[in-house]
Amino acid sequence: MAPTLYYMDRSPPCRSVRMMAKAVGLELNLVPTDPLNGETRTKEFLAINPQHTIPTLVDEDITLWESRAILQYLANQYGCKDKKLYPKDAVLRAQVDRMLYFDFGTLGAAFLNFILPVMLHKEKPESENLAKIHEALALLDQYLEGHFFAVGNRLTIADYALVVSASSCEAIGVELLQYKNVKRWLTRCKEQMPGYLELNEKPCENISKMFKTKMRI
Ligand SMILES: N[C@@H](CCC(=O)N[C@@H](CS)C(=O)NCC(=O)O)C(=O)O
Repeated sequence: MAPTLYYMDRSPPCRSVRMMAKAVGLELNLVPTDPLNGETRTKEFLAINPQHTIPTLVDEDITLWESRAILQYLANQYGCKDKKLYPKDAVLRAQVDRMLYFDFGTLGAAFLNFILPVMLHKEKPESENLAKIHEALALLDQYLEGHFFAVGNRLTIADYALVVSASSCEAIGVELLQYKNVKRWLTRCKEQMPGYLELNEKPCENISKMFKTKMRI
């Protein structure tokens, strides 16, 4: 039976999981779940995930949340055709893990800290939160120097995590031109990630519209 994914199109971590599922050829039973309508706080959803977050994946023996853990699981469980997505070699795997943690704690976190007050509480964005996004993008730009992808010259799950954060930053108007390596890497991800247009680019267009509406731009 296809695993169930509770998700929302616009959510960056949901987008990385859906693209990864596509990359490993995994069909998902998709259940749209909108946190803005309280759908992650219902009694039924809390029984599945007490942390009330999407993406949440329910597969045969496991209920899993935290998108990067889901990416690791999908690569380990279903990525048999492309073992390089999450390399088994200890050194390469450590580098992939480092980039996943960089996304979790730095780039992805900077994006969420910037956007959530605007989306949820209609607050004006804080300039120091924007500065954190730029700090993170400058680091990513440095890390990508001399590489095609986040780790070496092949797509890994680290790219799936990072790409939704970087493209979301761009969607809300963060200028990426100064980050030449990031720009080039985004183009490569777009070309090589199956379903990028439908699963990442279109939702980013919606984020962009929503952000402009909230900001009255
Ligand atoms: N670190 C988590 C973040 C998940 C997350 O915060 N998801 C948001 C949507 S983007 C959510 O579900 N918010 C609803 C809530 O916290 O109630 C991940 O990567 O999966």
